[in-house]
Amino acid sequence: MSFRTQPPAPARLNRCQLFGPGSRAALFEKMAGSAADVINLDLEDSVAPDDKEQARRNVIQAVGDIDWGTKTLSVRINGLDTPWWYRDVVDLLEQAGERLDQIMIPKVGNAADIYAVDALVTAIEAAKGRQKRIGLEVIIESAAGIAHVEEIAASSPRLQAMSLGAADFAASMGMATTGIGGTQENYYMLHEGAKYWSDPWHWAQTAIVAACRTHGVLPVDGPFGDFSDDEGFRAQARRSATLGMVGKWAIHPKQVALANEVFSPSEKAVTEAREILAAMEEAKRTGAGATVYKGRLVDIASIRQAQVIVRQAELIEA
Ligand SMILES: CC(=O)SCCNC(=O)CCNC(=O)[C@H](O)C(C)(C)COP(=O)(O)OP(=O)(O)OC[C@H]1O[C@@H](n2cnc3c(N)ncnc32)[C@H](O)[C@@H]1OP(=O)(O)O
Ligand SMILES: O=CC(=O)O
Ligand SMILES: [Mg+2]
Repeated sequence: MSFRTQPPAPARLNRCQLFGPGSRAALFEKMAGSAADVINLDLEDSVAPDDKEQARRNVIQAVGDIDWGTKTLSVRINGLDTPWWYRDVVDLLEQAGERLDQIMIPKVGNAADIYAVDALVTAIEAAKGRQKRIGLEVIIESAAGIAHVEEIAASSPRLQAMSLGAADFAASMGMATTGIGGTQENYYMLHEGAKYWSDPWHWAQTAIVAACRTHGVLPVDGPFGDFSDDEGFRAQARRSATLGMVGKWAIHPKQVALANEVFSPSEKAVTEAREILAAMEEAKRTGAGATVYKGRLVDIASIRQAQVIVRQAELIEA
């Protein structure tokens, strides 16, 4: 490890973030009753311009009126290039109850975007005497966002989570697709006449994971648009989990169970991780730094790998 040690990310579950348009208040109770760890009430792209003000009022009322249980409650505000975002922040912070946990900022392009929202949030919290410090989460979904991903991850102590937004990201990058996440038909290698599909989201995901892990932020995979394709969702989510992401968005309630399934370590994985920790304890007693577990090398790095899985299992058990 470098002299500068890696800060831990927030110790809370973030396996699934369920989204719903702020203009569809009838969905809020259903969202609260879901098994998602995080709820994102949306004021941005799922809300038509004419509905923005009513959606904001709906969301402010719902923060206080609905029993959100132990979920992390987040509201996605409008982008900083719109006329709506400042009023979203002001009205939310002045009028919504203390139950609100986070504000999600879409389409961030650099650290100054977070600075602007942070400054506004900080002033309103002080003016209104709000007791709970609001967290921030961001979406990386533009060329500028991915180009400045590290400064964004480092931008504010309020920052809790960072998601990849595949839809806007594809648009901003000029990618030739209208699909939201998942396999892209034309992104393949050809070998001896056979096609091998590759993953166009991989490089952006790894950039996000590295920036997040450097600065103690939760890396999250964003939406998978085809909610009739469960196996496609699972495949995308499994790749994200393998790369170090902690969860994925659900844009339909049927995706919640899929995300929870993929981002909860299996019983087998937890048992193995605990056995590796036990094997390394035994090795330590005999003065060894490395030993053999099920025919393969485990050493002190394996302790850190196993702890990732055990810590996640403990969060779920708590
Ligand atoms: C690219 C991005 O920015 S993604 C993030 C922003 N997008 C969003 O927030 C979109 C969120 N999702 C939705 O708005 C909706 O799920 C849609 C439009 C995709 C589909 O809506 P519907 O046509 O109503 O879905 P469907 O008929 O399959 O719904 C089945 C049930 O789930 C409910 N439901 C639908 N969406 C949600 C939701 N997001 N949360 C909770 N419940 C929901 C419906 O009310 C319905 O309930 P019922 O069985 O009691 O009648
Ligand atoms: O906001 C999400 C996206 O994919 O765009
Ligand atoms: Mg978007």
